[in-house]
Amino acid sequence: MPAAVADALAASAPPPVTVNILTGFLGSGKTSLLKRLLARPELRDSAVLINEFGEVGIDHFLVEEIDEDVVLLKSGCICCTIRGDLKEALLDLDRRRAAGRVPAFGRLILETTGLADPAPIVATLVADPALRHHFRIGNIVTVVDAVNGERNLDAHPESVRQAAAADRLILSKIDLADAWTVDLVERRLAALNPTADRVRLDESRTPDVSLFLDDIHDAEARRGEVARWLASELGEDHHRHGHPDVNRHGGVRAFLLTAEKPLDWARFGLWLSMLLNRHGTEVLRLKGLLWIRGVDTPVVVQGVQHLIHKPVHLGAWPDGIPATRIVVIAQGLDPATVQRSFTAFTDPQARAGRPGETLERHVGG
Ligand SMILES: Nc1nc2c(ncn2[C@@H]2O[C@H](COP(=O)(O)OP(=O)(O)OP(=O)(O)O)[C@@H](O)[C@H]2O)c(=O)[nH]1
Repeated sequence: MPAAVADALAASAPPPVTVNILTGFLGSGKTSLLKRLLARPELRDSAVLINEFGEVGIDHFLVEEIDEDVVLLKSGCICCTIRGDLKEALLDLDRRRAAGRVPAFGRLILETTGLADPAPIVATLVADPALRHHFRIGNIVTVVDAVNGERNLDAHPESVRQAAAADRLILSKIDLADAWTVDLVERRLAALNPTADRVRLDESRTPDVSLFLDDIHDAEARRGEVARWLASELGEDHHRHGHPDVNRHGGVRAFLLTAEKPLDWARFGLWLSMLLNRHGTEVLRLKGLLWIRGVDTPVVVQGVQHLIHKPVHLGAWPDGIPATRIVVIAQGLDPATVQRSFTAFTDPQARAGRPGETLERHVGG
């Protein structure tokens, strides 16, 4: 196809639909939140895809307002057993939209089962060429129940993965828990995912639609978001309250990697691919700003487990100071070892040696 024709087709193609993943452990309050949010005019152009675990789904009856746009994926969990079905359901919905058989929608809210790990869902959406053409990932919103949250985080690794992957953490049922319990769960969440926005909700509060709309992938919103990550809650706030190690949750830790000199893009890419190759399952979340040699403005890098999103450029340094700062949430990785390997790789003067050897020595095989 001639380039001019391809360009014209691309220009006339509808913009990709933003997909928000709404996740959270069983019974945490996902459907209740969704139902209230969908009543808001700002989310009127949203379609909903609900994945329920088990043969008989009922959640779609609970969000009856948006009837024909609700698609139910049942009998399995999209993160493990029915990822192919997810792709088909999304493409089918998109075909129906293009044919005018469902009202036009610009956003799709995907409610997972309570046992889902969001990372493979994100990976499917980003890695599949057909899906990538029609859809883009928006905020991942995770609901954590204030009453059972602590217990779920302790007992269910899915719950930890859901919280770690979140851009927004919603603490639900605060009307049912005492203040001490709510504080405790919130501190655990802050330790687990210090950069996610946290919001407290009960049944009487109207949720803020910006949970979905202020999308960290949108250029204007991104700068503020990154500034927030860097106003790092990695420690200070909570140390003042005397909590022993706020960035630790069992084997899960949040830590900051830093570099004060510009990085070589290729070396950084190599380091990151090797880290994820070896430890992709342990790295639950990664996000940060990179100072790349030859580039004046910051590059934002974001990842969920094995998956790294396409890097994006910011117009300016949020605090005016060029430096690389990456927040990592990882399970079973020693922060000091990861920082050493990062420095050895990204600062060639810091250490000589073959990259493979260096990573193996520092990050562990
Ligand atoms: N009191 C109170 N109850 C809530 C709140 N949020 C949810 N609930 C109740 O908790 C129960 C479970 O809520 P759902 O919204 O169905 O939870 P879910 O996460 O969609 O559940 P699954 O799809 O089974 O994983 C329902 O009875 C809700 O009414 C809240 O903030 N306060």
